[in-house]
Amino acid sequence: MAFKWPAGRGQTGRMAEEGVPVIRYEELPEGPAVVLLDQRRLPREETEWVCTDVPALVDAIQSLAVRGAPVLGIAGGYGVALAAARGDDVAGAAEQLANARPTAVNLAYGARLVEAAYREAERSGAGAAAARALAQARALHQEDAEGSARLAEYGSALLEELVPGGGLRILTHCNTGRLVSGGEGTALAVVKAVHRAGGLRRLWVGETRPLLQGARLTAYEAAKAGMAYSVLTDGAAGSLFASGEVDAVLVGADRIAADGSVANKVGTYPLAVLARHHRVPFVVVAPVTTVDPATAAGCDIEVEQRAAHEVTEGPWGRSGLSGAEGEEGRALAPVGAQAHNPAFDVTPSELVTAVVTDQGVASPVTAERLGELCSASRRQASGSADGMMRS
Ligand SMILES: CSC[C@H](O)[C@@H](O)C(=O)COP(=O)(O)O
Repeated sequence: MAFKWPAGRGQTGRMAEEGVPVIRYEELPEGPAVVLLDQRRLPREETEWVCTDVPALVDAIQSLAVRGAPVLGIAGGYGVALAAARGDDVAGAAEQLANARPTAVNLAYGARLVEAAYREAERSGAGAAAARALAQARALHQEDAEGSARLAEYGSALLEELVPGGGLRILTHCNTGRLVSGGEGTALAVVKAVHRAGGLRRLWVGETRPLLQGARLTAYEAAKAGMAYSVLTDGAAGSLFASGEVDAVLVGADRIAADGSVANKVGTYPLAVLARHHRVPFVVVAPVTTVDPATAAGCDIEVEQRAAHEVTEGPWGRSGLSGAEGEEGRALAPVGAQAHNPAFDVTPSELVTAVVTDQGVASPVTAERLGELCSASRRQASGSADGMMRS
């Protein structure tokens, strides 16, 4: 079951100061729940969507109430913890969550990580296993926040090297800020760090057709952060590069294959081609958990195909991104028009200047360097798992 309530209900004082949390796990009087800041309604309305079981959370993931690779991992983890707390079939829940959307590797990563924690503790009883699952999900949430801070640090230092002198005009695509993260985000966390240091002249925000994650969500975050920003139609990027008004492109990633190919929101690949043509750095910022050593090459990445009506009716159509109850879809194309609606595209590593991860930077982007960063992360994870076992 899922229901809507006003943002911030039941928040502690600390949470209230930091703004509405993007995702939280709550023990409500009615039982456990995963509570989401409903991204379908932003920026018109800040409300929360309360999911009290896994089918409701899967629906929230598929309809983009919660979206963006790192926070999908956190949602997958909390979803498994929710199933465990309810006494539901944990393996079935992990399977449903892991497969709710195919491209962002973090979703399956988070669900499987928490499922494994549950399994390890199962011999101590269902209650202890559920508690262990929740502790693992909370640890993943916290680690993502810490990783986000490192992304901001490494990314802003890299930009100083690539484009010295400040006064940057940065182009970004989709949304990669606090809405996708336990912390300040991925690429947008870097932009925020540059802005705080006084180095941002303008953030160019690609609107991101068809669901407008740029125009709705990145603009919402940029406005809250007090940045100078402009939203542009995706098709306007070419002339912006041609007039010399872009100093760097910063984007996130949904999955990075072992060969360094980057799957990200559809429209990213054309920006990489433009950046190469105009000799502008093209930088991908993502936690190392987005690098998937099990996916060898870009052609092996499954790209999610979404419903035609998102294109033919626009974001306020049947896709559910409605700011008002009962708002009808508005047809943009003739009734019956077919649509091609891949949610992501894949950029080959040779077009990527650098991949910034929370474990360090890959530049040039090679399979060897990405492998090193993944190993560093595995060493860190086994250290913190030992800590969790001891505590
Ligand atoms: C940092 S989240 C991953 C991406 O960078 C983001 O741009 C993206 O493609 C998200 O896609 P979405 O379909 O909104 O979940």
